[in-house]
Amino acid sequence: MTDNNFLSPNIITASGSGSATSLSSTANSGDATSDNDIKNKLSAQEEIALHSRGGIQLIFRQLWIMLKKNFILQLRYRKSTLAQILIGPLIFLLLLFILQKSNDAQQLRSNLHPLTYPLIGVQPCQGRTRSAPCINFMFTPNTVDTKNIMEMFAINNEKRTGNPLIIEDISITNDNLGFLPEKTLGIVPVTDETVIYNYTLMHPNTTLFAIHFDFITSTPKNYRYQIWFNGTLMANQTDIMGDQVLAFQRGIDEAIVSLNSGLNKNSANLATFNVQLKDWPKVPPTQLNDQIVASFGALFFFCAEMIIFINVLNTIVTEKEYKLKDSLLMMGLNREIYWISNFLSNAWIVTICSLVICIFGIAFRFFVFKNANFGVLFITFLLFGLAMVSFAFFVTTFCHRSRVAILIGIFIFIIGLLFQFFVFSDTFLGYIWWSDKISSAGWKVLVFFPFFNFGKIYLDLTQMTAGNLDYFTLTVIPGHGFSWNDLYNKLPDDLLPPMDPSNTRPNTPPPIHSWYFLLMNIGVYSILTWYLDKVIPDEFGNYHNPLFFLTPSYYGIKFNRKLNQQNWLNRNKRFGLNENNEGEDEKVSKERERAFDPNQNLAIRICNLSKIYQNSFFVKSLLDKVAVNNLCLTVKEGKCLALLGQNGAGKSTTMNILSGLTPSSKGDALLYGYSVKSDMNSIRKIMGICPQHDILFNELTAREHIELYAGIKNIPHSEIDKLVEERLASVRLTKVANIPAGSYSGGMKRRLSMLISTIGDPRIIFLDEPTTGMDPVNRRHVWSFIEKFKKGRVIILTTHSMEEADVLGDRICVMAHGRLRAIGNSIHLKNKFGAGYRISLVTHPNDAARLKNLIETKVPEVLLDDDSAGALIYELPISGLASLPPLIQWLEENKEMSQVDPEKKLLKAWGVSQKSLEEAFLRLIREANPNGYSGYENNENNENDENSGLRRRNVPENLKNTI
Ligand SMILES: Nc1ncnc2c1ncn2[C@@H]1O[C@H](COP(=O)(O)OP(=O)(O)OP(=O)(O)O)[C@@H](O)[C@H]1O
Repeated sequence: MTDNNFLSPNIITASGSGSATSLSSTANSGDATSDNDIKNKLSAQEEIALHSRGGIQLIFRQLWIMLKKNFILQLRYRKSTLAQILIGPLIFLLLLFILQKSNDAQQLRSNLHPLTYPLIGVQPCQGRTRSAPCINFMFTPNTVDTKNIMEMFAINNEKRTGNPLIIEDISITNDNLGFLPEKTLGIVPVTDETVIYNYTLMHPNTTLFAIHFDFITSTPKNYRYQIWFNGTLMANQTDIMGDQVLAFQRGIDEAIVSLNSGLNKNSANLATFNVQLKDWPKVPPTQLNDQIVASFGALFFFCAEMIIFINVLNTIVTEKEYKLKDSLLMMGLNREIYWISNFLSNAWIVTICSLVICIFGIAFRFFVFKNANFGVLFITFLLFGLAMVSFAFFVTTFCHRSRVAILIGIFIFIIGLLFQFFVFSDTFLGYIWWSDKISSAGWKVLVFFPFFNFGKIYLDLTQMTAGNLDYFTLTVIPGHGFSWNDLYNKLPDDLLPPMDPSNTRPNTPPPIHSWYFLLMNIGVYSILTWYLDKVIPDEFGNYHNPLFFLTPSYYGIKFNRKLNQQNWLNRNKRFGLNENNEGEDEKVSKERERAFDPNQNLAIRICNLSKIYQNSFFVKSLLDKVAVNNLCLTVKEGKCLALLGQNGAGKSTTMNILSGLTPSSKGDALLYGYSVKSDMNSIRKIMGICPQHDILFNELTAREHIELYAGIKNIPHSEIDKLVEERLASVRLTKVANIPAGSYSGGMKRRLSMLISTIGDPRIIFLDEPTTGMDPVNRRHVWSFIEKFKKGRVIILTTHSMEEADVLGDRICVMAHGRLRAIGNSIHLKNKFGAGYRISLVTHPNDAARLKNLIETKVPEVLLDDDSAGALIYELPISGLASLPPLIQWLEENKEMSQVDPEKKLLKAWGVSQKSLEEAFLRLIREANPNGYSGYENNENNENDENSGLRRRNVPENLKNTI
């Protein structure tokens, strides 16, 4: 088809090269649409076909195509996908590995057999916890001399501090190393130095000081003793660093001096002291459990899963923000399929991430990975990951902007970090799971957080898999390990950390409960997502009734499927009863009548449709915006209705209501017998939409877009290839079919959006400014496509291009301030609201004055608009219409001869055209805005200015061709 085929049939032209169009018939033709046998509902077969498009086959088709789309996007965003499945978990595992190794190295460097060093440090009497009982001092050997010294020490110490200390009756030997004090003990004799070593190794942080006298001679009195103290606790008590050791040593010396106070200072019996200090043995620990991996593993693995969590938040909310989700839903995607496909697409990421963690955990030889059953570990990470994905879905229902979603994600990340850090790290608050630190109500709340449940089972795993050390032989005894059966058993007491004997150990659930809770998290957050996604109003104000699931219609059960048209009409008529329609254009009134006439066969019937954007959700206010006001419109099948109007006139809002994007405030519309208020699901199956702003997946190609939407519309596989080729060729996108849409120019994106709206052979197509940003050649191709495509369908088009409305619109309606101002075909509008006709004449420049004289004498009503180089342009107002036929006859006959060249006729060329639709439009807008603002003159962004006719053209297009 050549570009000439795009010329509008409605533009009345007559030229010297052809015969003049009969003006009387065309000028009065008005709205040319006729009532033929158009149905206002789908036929019975179409109804059956429409509803059989649903069902299980469609569900699987949509699920498959959505999974394919998500997978392609994951492949295209390879960096982010790699970060989620490999780099993230690996980095955190590596970090753990490095930290663990440095911790091991540090432990190895510690004092297996502490060296002696000069006097420093202090340590108060304190057990493992502040309330746990401890032993103040141990001493050895248990002889009369040493007992005397300790007694004297106790007497002096009581005088100084008021704290009584007694020498206990019990004695600790290598045979009763398991002894643990039930109350704080004073001074305990032990058999020898190895008891001090072994006992303190077995029961760290239980004994404050120990003293070993290894050399007491009576003549001369020589005392050599060694003080053992707890360096770790001392280091935690910074302000008293060293004080108590010093005090202890002084107390011992004092006691010795007191006992020897009768001796002559100068005698050879003078006592001498040889004091040495020694730290408690600190390493190796009683349990070999990769301390760092055990304490901080939950935190690090939480971080790895958070990469997926934040990515899910970002992806879903970005799709929402850029209306991609709305676009998919409007094209008929089942909302549940949207969520299921996203869940499954993330499930494989979580699966691989969990496998990577488990495999590399084993490779790094972490105890918890080596000693636990692989399946248990894998399922734990998998369930945690899936629970976090569901949790992310839940969070997305509250966010409309991806920036907000990421901020919320970071906030949850920090909360989760603190949680893992403080709640599950024994370094800080200790093992709350095995203590009474959380009330049962607290537990019930905490189990709703996936990271809490994960932290609990991870701690179980680390406790069970920790290896033990035989500290006499320094060999590792493998831990208990973690098998499937261990999931069901509570942790044995000997694996639990010690606790205050005065408290009873709470009834901690077995590890399997964490799985149950994680499964519960997946279920609860998935259901909440499904529910909230429906009941929380979207950006356009759409939401379901909170009790939607109780209505039979939600389950597709309709007791009275057939809408009673008369009732429906009566109901909607009421909305317009109080309207003042004075001064309304007669055609607009007729249109209203037609909308309410039950005998009219109409494909689209819009009755008193109104939209008010409320400033406040609860109260009416002056700031409420009436975007569409009691609009009544009708469209017949096979016709294209063009909506014109200044910016903000309400065109897009009308489109949005009809396409189900936004709910109407009042009134309703029937599209092929389906109400936009109650049957949007059916409408979506027969509808296509090209929204005002391109809604495209930047990473998908044009071909993939068509395949995606064809899948959603359930077009048979066998037809897809043909459809893709045909449609791409029709909008001239074949060459870029395999290039991602993100790299397209504005016009190319527009063409693709337009094309998408036609997929699935919809009966109704909404085109919101479909050719914005297109070059003239492509625009004409698109027009040609629309023109051909509209057969047997209805097209509603909004545009700012008068030319486009003129070419495509079978009927054109002009809106202002949400109301219909004028309606009819282009000729009717031009006749009624336009400023008349334009007459263009071309002669030799020297004949111009004569021609001017002749014309102005023949038709005195004409007004000269332009006179340059022999080209005369006149305007003929409507009042002079009667003079037009004789004038055209004269022009046709063209008998006058040129004075410059008597061989040739006076007129070289001529043309008569109706003044443009633009002028009619401007007049209507001016009338609608008595204050002077048309909204059009000030429209700096009007991309269609070049076509709008605002610029005065010296010679009309049709005339140019003839010159
Ligand atoms: N979500 C909204 N909240 C509040 N007001 C809105 C909203 N959407 C649109 N409006 C207002 O409703 C009026 C009609 O807007 P609409 O987008 O329908 O105009 P339009 O005719 O399509 O304009 P344009 O030609 O610029 O696309 C405008 O005044 C607009 O500001």
